Amino acid sequence: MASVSSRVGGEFSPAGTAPDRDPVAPSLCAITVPLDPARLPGGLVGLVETTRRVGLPAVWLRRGNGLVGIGTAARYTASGPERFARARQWWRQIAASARRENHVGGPGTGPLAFGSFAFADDSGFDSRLIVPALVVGAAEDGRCWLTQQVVGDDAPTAASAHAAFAALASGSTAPAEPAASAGGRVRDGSLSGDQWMDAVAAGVRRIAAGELHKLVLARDVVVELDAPVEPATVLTDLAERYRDCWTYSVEGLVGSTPEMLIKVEDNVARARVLAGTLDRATAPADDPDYAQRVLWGSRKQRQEHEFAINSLLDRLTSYTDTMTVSSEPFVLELPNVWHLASDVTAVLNDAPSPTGKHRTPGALALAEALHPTAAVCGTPTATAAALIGELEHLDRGPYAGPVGWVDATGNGEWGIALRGAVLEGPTTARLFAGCGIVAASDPAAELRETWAKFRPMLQALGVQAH
Ligand SMILES: C=C(O[C@H]1C=CC=C(C(=O)O)[C@@H]1O)C(=O)O
Repeated sequence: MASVSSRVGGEFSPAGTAPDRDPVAPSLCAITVPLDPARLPGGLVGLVETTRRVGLPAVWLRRGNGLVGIGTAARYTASGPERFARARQWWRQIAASARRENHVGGPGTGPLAFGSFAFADDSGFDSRLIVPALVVGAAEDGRCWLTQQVVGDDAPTAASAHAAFAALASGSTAPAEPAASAGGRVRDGSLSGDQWMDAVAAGVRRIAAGELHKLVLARDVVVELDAPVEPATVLTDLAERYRDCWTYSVEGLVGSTPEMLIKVEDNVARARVLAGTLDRATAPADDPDYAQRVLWGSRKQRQEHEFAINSLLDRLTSYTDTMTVSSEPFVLELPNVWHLASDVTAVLNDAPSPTGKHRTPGALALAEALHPTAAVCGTPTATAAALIGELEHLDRGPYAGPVGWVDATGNGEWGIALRGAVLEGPTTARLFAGCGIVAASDPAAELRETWAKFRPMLQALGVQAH
């Protein structure tokens, strides 16, 4: 099976050759066939556990459904302000020229790429699209499928797709080793806790001075593990514990995000906007109204949320005439925190494409248009982005950027890469968390909030939570 890779800087080229021209997409053949759900006895989460024998899978899972990608048929990387446009161009070429046989149909079937994009235009992180050699999918309605993707002239067949799956799944009956809590230490990342609180205090002063309304400041911590990390175990832990979140994995970026930047299914787009947080660890056990009163009832938290939802609605509005959003946020309960949340649904308008045909914008185009919202950047966007660069002393890399998948019809899901880590080495993981800062923010409370947001990854890594 041919495999192709690309180089840094936005150029696609066969592995080992220098990029010197616009991206040229490889010719892809893809076959999608139904998969009997009985052949996935542990569901997709069980399959992820199986992949520990074959390396890090690409993962997008929620409530047991989603997509798992194994191996790499092709990949593309890009950096800088054009990273989204170049990746879209590459994928558009692949999608247009792919030879495909699709015996299932629907979102997530046919040619498919997973991806992860840098938060900032000047990040050193390479944004990427990964076309897995094998994709296993499961939908809410119980349908399961396999897609085999091959670069070159040897078109895959139903038999070769099933053989690839059988080879992968043959380890699934082996008893899973208990998820060892490796243990390890947490050390400061770019800033110490005190330095980060100083940055928050500086942000509050700039807000008070009228420079901006809201700013999201993030920090990183580094976990040094006592034994090599087992990504499959980390991912299954997250997928089982954070079932209402989207558990993701793309080439060493792993996590479980509660925030959906944009999901496109045919001509309907959906988003889940979050901002406003309350730690559950310190909540009184005998006070059922606590979250409603302390989070929903807080002027500061409601203001933080309002900036985030408005930033999304302002940008989404040019793609739709029909948008639905509840007038008030609701309280979303996760195992570690409560959030203020708003769900948005928009029927997408047709837009003229470069070929003159009208079609609705695809998931990746919308992710580009909406990123970054005020849930991860601030208001106004450009002022907040500049201040983040000045105060954070951190390359966010893929943290708070879009992570997800896109298919050849433009359907896809792009979450915001929160509550995650970059696995930097066998025993090293870098975790990121940020907080919305408004005029009434208190640096010490925001620092505590980052620990609540680190908790899912710390637990999954088997490290004592703060
Ligand atoms: C920036 C993060 O969370 C965002 C999403 C939900 C709530 C947030 C908050 O309350 O500050 C943040 O806007 C993060 O988890 O790193």
